[in-house]
Amino acid sequence: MARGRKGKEPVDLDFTLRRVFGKQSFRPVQREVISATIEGHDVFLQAATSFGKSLCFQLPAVIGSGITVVVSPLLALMTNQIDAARDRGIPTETISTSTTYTERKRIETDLKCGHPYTRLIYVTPELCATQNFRKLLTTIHQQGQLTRIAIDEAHCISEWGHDFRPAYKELRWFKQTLILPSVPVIALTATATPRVREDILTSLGLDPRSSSEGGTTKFFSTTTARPNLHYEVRYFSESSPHHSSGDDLFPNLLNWLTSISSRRSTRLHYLHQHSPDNITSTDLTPISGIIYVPFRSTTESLSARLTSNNITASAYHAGLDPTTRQTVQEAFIRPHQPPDLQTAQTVAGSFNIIVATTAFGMGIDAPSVRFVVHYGVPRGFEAFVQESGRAGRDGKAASCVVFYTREERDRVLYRVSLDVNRELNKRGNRNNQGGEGGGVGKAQAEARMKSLQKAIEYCECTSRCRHELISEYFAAGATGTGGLEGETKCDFACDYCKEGRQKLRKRMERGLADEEAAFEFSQRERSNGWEGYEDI
Ligand SMILES: Nc1ncnc2c1ncn2[C@@H]1O[C@H](COP(=O)(O)OP(=O)(O)OP(=O)(O)O)[C@@H](O)[C@H]1O
Repeated sequence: MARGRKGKEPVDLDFTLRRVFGKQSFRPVQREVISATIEGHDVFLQAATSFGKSLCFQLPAVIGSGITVVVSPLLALMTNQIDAARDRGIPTETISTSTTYTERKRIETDLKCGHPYTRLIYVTPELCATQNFRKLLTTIHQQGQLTRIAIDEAHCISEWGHDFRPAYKELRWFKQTLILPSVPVIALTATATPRVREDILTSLGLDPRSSSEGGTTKFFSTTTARPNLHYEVRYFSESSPHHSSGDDLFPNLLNWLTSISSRRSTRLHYLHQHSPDNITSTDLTPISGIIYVPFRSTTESLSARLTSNNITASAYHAGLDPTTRQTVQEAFIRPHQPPDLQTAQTVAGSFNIIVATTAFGMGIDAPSVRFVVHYGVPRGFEAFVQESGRAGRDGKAASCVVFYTREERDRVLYRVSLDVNRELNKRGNRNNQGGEGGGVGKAQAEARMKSLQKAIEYCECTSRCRHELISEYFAAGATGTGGLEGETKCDFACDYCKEGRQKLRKRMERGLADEEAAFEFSQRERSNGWEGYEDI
């Protein structure tokens, strides 16, 4: 039993978990986080992708009265969570740019009526920075109905707040303005290095000291490890003389998918012949997978290439019109089941694949994604962990594979170093003009470079367990109750642990172009006018 905010009524968390959320038990640390939240503490939670962080603010929102404001970075992410919350019967609203005037009036009237029906309201940081919304929040606060603020995907404060979404930096307003009593804030993220954690706390105006150090914030962390994910890196060359076609990646991807599909067809065929009654819907549901690529144009070309090889795939990127994006996303989250076994036995019916830029996926709770492929170097280590974390959210085994070339590594490094230099030049110019200097932009650009270097190190590492590499990177940022860091159990769920150091090293050497060939290739490419990446 947890105590309510004013320390009065004990609250039966297990009952609410079962009745409203349909879950049998809490995952480790969830109960502690939820209790601290209900008791009115500021909370910082760092937990693995798919851990169940949303429950940590949704369950408290159902208990007691008042409104929980959820600040979320993307409309797609909000839509998912709102639909899920409404399905559970939780009164949930959102105000966004697509909310009509009448709808907005209806929501606002309820929010400031003194005894609102709404329990959860999802908004962007940009809305939180507007005078109108702040006025509304102040009114709700004065009426004693603003119960807490949840900052979902809090690492975005650090990732985006410094440059293209400055509204993230204004979230401190909550702690500065909504006082007497102060409104509790819960910040949640899967991926925060010590620098990002500090940045989040400063930006939100939260006490960086834990309660054991006399501070007011309660910190919780779990390991970022996902034991059900199998990590692997495949090595290729775009420039080596013995790789004549210049494209080993696609045949490898195609072979891999075809072999998955034919194993599945064989199994279905066998079941069909011998025990048709044992065929389950899981046997018939297409296998879901995400392939991340660096360019919008590659989403189109790769999905077309796969489809022409009987592997059904759709393209997704930020340049598509909103209706198409929505349709592709919905079809991916709720894949059709083939109408009959015959269809399921064909390769085309076997897959539900999305080929996407990094625009896809944040907060998408598609439980049964069986693989995430990075078709090229991930743009950073945090991004890699977030993106690969979209696999296996149902807890079952799933693969996370990087298709890696040194040539692509050099392209990305070049691009990011241009950004760092641009920031440095900005700073130089401002200093010359007696300005403040672009320290923040520079720090961001440098952090991006560091994260990219870590992703490269991960890909080129042949001497460590990949689960360990991931846990270690985030462990230093994870302090507080529930810390399970150091407990990474791989159990042969990565290529290093499965193949061993020597075999992996040989595979890498055989696959990659040597450094000189890769360097010359990049030079040639640049002299032919290659300039860099387009946006997501
Ligand atoms: N105690 C629980 N028992 C069973 N399932 C749970 C429990 N808590 C959460 N889940 C389920 O786990 C899945 C992931 O939850 P959620 O989307 O909140 O993850 P998350 O931690 O926000 O992940 P990410 O950082 O990747 O977005 C959801 O399907 C949710 O219903």
